Amino acid sequence: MRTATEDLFPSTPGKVKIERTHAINRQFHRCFASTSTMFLWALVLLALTAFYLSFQSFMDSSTRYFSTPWGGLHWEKQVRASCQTRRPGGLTVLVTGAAGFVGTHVSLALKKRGDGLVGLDNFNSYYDPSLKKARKAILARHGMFVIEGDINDARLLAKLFDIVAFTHVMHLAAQAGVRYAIENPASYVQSNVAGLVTLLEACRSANPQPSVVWASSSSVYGLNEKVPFSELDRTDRPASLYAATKKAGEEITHTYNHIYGLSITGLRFFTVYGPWGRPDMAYFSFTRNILQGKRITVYRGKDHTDLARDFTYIDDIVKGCVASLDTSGKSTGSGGKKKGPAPYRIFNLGNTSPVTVPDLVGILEKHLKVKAKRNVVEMPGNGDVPFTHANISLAQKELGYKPTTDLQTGLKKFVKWYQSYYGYHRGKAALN
Ligand SMILES: O=C(O)[C@H]1O[C@H](OP(=O)(O)OP(=O)(O)OC[C@H]2O[C@@H](n3ccc(=O)[nH]c3=O)[C@H](O)[C@@H]2O)[C@H](O)[C@@H](O)[C@H]1O
Repeated sequence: MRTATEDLFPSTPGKVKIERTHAINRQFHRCFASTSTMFLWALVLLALTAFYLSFQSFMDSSTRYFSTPWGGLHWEKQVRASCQTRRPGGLTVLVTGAAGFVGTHVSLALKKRGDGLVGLDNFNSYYDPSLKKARKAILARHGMFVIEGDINDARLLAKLFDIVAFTHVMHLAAQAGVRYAIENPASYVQSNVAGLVTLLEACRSANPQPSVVWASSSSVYGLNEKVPFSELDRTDRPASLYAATKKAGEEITHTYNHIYGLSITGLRFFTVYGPWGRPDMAYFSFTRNILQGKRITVYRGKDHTDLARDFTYIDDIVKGCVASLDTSGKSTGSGGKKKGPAPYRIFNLGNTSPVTVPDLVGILEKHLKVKAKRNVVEMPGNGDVPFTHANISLAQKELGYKPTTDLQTGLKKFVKWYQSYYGYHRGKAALN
């Protein structure tokens, strides 16, 4: 029988040592076993987390890949079919901003005469995208495919130039609107500067290089007071960020012409209006408000002078665009290298007869047979210029450009379209 003391202090110290060692070992093993189990669990957890994360990233990238709205054999077939020319010597044109106002009209004119073209448009929500979708549907009926994509997507542009040998690029995609630049300056830089450079990069690398015709703006004349505005006048005093980005575009395109031999034609459009137009523009929003019995705001100058614009009808602009494509001359570069000088041109495309904003409202009242409720307020300092007036002699000489539609006639056609499109009376929209 062992005494309590023996239990506490055993007589055989060695045995005690052994037993203690065993006990420690057991504890150690238990402890080790539980630590290694924990370690194993931790490893399993780590592995699971790593697997989960990589699975997630795989799913993300594959979703991105598979959800790309362009690409694939069917898509390429559509692009190629849309670019088929239907006349000898027909042009093959990439039209950016094809679902836009000017883009749609120019595309239809080209398609109707047998050129091959494909459109690109990001269908952004600057104004009602359903109007853009409706324009796209009309183009589709005429056999033109409009890709939903952005000019900032270099991969998409490279792909397009890879599968089609474009002879021309009609670049009309842009962030438009003078006053909206106060609200969203970044969108102007994104589209009119970054997007333009991305597009020009694709053009200069293409083989063959296309000729580029693109939309600049009358707004580049800014604070110029010499009338009518000539291409030789100063354009270094823009009054809005919109104007500044268009002016930047003129300089940027010059660089690409100089370094890479790209043929460039910049068109300074003067307040283009007409059927299927832009809802953000005065003639369009005035029409909407007048018909809805809402007040319209008419701006006037600080000294109570009326503002005036050289409003230019869309059909005249289309003729100027098509003539610019036809006379553009070739780009000279290949393999991204310039082989010789290429044309660099800038033209005013205006109407040469400015009309005041109050007179514009008067014409709309007459065609709509509704009196407008006017608020006349001083022009806010948000980028507007008091007047525009185009000298078109250069375009006349080089392009045979000769506008034929006055504001009375053009607005009559616009009002007819507007009432038909928005269901004010029965009838078919003019462009169909
Ligand atoms: O040629 C261009 O380069 C530009 O033309 C167009 O700009 P703008 O000439 O400013 O046209 P637009 O907005 O129709 O205003 C017309 C007049 O109505 C006045 N205006 C305007 C709105 C209003 O509520 N009240 C008003 O009096 C206003 O003060 C102005 O006097 C394009 O939008 C632009 O993208 C660009 O292409």
